[in-house]
Amino acid sequence: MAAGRDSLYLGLDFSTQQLKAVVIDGNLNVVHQSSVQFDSELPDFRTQGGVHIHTDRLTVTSPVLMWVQVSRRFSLSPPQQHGSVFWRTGASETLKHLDPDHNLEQLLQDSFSVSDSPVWMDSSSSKQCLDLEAAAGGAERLAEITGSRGYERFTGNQIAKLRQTRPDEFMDTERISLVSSFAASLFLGGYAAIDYSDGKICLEATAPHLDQLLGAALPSTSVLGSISSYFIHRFGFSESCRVVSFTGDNPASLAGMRLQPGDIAVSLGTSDTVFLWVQNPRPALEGHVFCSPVDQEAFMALLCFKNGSLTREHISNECAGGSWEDFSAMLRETPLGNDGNIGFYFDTMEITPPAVGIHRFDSDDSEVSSFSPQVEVRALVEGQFLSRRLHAERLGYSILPGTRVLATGGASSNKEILQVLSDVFNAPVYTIDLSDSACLGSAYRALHGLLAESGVSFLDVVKNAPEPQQTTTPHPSAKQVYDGMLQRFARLEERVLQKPRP
Ligand SMILES: Nc1ncnc2c1ncn2[C@@H]1O[C@H](COP(=O)(O)OP(=O)(O)O)[C@@H](O)[C@H]1O
Ligand SMILES: O=C(CO)[C@@H](O)[C@H](O)COP(=O)(O)O
Repeated sequence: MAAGRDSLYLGLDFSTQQLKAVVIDGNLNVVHQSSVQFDSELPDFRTQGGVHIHTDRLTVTSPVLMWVQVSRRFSLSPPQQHGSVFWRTGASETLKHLDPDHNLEQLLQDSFSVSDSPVWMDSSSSKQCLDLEAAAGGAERLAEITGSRGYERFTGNQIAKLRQTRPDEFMDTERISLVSSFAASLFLGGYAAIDYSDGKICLEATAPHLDQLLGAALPSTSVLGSISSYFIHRFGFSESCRVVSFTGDNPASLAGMRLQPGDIAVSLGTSDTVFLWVQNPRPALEGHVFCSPVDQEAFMALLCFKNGSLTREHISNECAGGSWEDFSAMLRETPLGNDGNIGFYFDTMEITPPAVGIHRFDSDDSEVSSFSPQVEVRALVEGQFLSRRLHAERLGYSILPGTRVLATGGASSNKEILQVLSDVFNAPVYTIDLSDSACLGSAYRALHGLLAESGVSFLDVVKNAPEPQQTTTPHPSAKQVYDGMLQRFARLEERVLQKPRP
């Protein structure tokens, strides 16, 4: 299928809690949007927030057949990064010969050697992270090679853990996909390559012959092939439909927001992430460097915070009866700087920084056991954004005149939350029409994929897309309040990190 004005481009987001879809036309207009919530719409899988948290509280998985079922419902994507899918020996033959008279979960129910796929929230592979760092010659060296030191949720460490703890299942595995290449495989009717932005892994230190289990990686703009005859006959896809390489949800968001050098993106989804477009990456012990999904010469730097929306939901439930309106009113009614009260809210072991628990400090830096509901709500949101800014600055980011903060994800629909973001960063916040920039970015990438071979750049393809709109302006006193508070926050974070972990 050549790219054209009459063609449609489908982007999917297999995120933690739901699958979302966006369709655009050749003029970049959004013509359709929908979503399926895993917990409420696929109740048989009994997930909470799209996942199963195991009894050790560290292992976090999602049922692979739930993703199969939801793909069928939508009949194409950026999935959450770092989830992995283990295909059982013989599965490629099954994939090639899917009978359109049956549904996908029936056809694929025996095709996975591991039914519970590890996802990005998992933090159970610390041992494997240390082993990989040792094999690479230290954490710094690993970051130089791959863009990141050992992080528990990364697929290489999850594969190593599975190989050590479940050797029979591992031996019965013929191919390992990321959630992204797994979803593309369904549509292709054959194993899809992992795109470069997702594919950096220290192969040898993780498992023997891992290169064969993963397959060769391809540039993110690659057209992987034609849609399988199963989707043509069962769901009416056109025979000319092509599948473009799938990527992670954050790289796809970078595409959807048309992030430019100098911008900083803050995604407020299940996880909170902060990411930047970088030309000359300097991998560090904190954060990650990935290949850019839209420009083979560029990179994206990313920080991931596990306690994002779910922690905001928890405090909203406790302090505002679960009402975002009341939560927002509390933010409106409390002063910038929260009269010096600062809080750290880590319901589960945080990724950035590695700390857990709730820690509250008054204006004298004395630890206190509670705040009033209003103070608690502001302490949570200010604390989250001070942390996003502190760690982004440590990654080398600096707020300059002209800086745009581009916000996306479910909580970016909340103006009061965005006002705090704008104040803490002392920069205007911009949003796009859709809070799901990952889906939109995938649809843009689908369009670009069909043109990339002729040398057209991504930014050229999307130049006529609607511009992000300014949503909030920082308060005139924001700089004075938050520059000082950021230094206190950094000192208090150090104190939290020194505490013994439960
Ligand atoms: N008005 C709101 N204010 C604050 N948070 C919100 C609001 N609406 C939705 N959210 C949050 O958005 C989150 C979902 O964001 P989303 O980007 O769709 O996540 P994901 O892509 O990871 O599934 C929910 O967990 C919810 O807490
Ligand atoms: O692990 C990361 C990024 O490295 C997470 O950002 C996941 O990619 C989950 O995405 P959401 O479901 O929160 O959008």
